Amino acid sequence: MISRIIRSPILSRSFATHAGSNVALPAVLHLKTGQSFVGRSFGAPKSIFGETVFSTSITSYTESMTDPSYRGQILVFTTPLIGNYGVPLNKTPVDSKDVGVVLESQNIQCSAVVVADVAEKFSHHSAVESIASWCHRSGIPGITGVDTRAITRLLRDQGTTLGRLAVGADASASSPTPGQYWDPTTENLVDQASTKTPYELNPTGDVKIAVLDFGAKANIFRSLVRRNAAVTVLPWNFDFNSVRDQYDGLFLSNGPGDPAHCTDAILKLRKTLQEWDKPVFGICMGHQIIGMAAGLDAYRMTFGNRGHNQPVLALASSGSIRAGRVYVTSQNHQYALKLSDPFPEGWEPFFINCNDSSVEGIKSTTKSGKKVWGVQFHPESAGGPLDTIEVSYSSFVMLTGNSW
Ligand SMILES: NC(=O)CC[C@H](N)C(=O)O
Repeated sequence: MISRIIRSPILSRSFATHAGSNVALPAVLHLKTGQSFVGRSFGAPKSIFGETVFSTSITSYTESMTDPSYRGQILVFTTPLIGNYGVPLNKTPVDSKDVGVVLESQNIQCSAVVVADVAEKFSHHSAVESIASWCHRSGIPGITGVDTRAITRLLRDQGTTLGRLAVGADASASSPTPGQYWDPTTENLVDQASTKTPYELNPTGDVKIAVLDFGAKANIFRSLVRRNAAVTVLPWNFDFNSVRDQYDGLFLSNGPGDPAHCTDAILKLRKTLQEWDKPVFGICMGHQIIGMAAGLDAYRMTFGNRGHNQPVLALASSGSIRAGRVYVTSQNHQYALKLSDPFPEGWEPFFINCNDSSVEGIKSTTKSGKKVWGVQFHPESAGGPLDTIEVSYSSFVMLTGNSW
């Protein structure tokens, strides 16, 4: 395959991007479709394969990078300047009411980051280190000095594309052959991201919620604990039906990769939905699992929706959510539920994306007497706008029965 080498004018600037080093190593981002972008390395001096995706978020690089749904992905930020507010200490003091981290999980979850201009200096009252030093000690490579607009236009036109970030000596080697690219979606990434053993948060809370952990973001736990839920976190394929009598509600979390790997959870949830009448709520992967258990199919979108400015239209009113209102939402997904006509009996579409008409939410119809909701977006944000606070409020109140 003939590869196109693309150089950015930003490359002419030179500064130290490796912790403890004054020399920025060369780096090249190769796409399986044949294009190569030449830049400089920061973070860990190592080469990796992954699925190249872009996010349009302007802030919250720390939250995005620790979101387990980015596992296996090379994350391209469309915002040019990344790193200017540094990275906070990612620990909260341990007591039963906190979830242990300030960010969305303990470690960086994406495989690599791609930025136009990584910030050499950072400034924020809670920052303890630079993005370059964080990536370096976390073993995550980054590339800077590349034209992220050009990369994003390619990803938008040709769709999410497999990639390789080649660093140091690897940067001068020729681009990989198509067969050499690793496709993370062939693996069950949920099984890698999920907890292996059950654990509890806020055990003295007044409403008992079980969480099936597909790779949950910490802000979901915070949202539940803040409403004084006693949260039991279970592995993604845990047999919830054997313990369901102990709980007041079930939550299904976000998670990485293709929902088709989660058939085990889908079949178990189908039984739960048939036999149990307590509230069930799911976000992102959790929403896809609920939809598939209800009989909908999921498909792979061309380039997915990642960013904090995705407009969704409410099609039904429920709680404080009003049909006809548009909410600006935080999103990170590649798959979506197919809009079928008719919708499976007992279900209705809840939200729809204003840009691409993809299904953004489903709910059980009140006729069935059950309260089951799934939303494709992240109402709990982190990162993202608080515009969805109303949706977040109604969704978590639906599940827990508790307000703030
Ligand atoms: N954030 C998520 O839960 C994403 C769900 C799924 N991995 C997708 O890409 O569509």
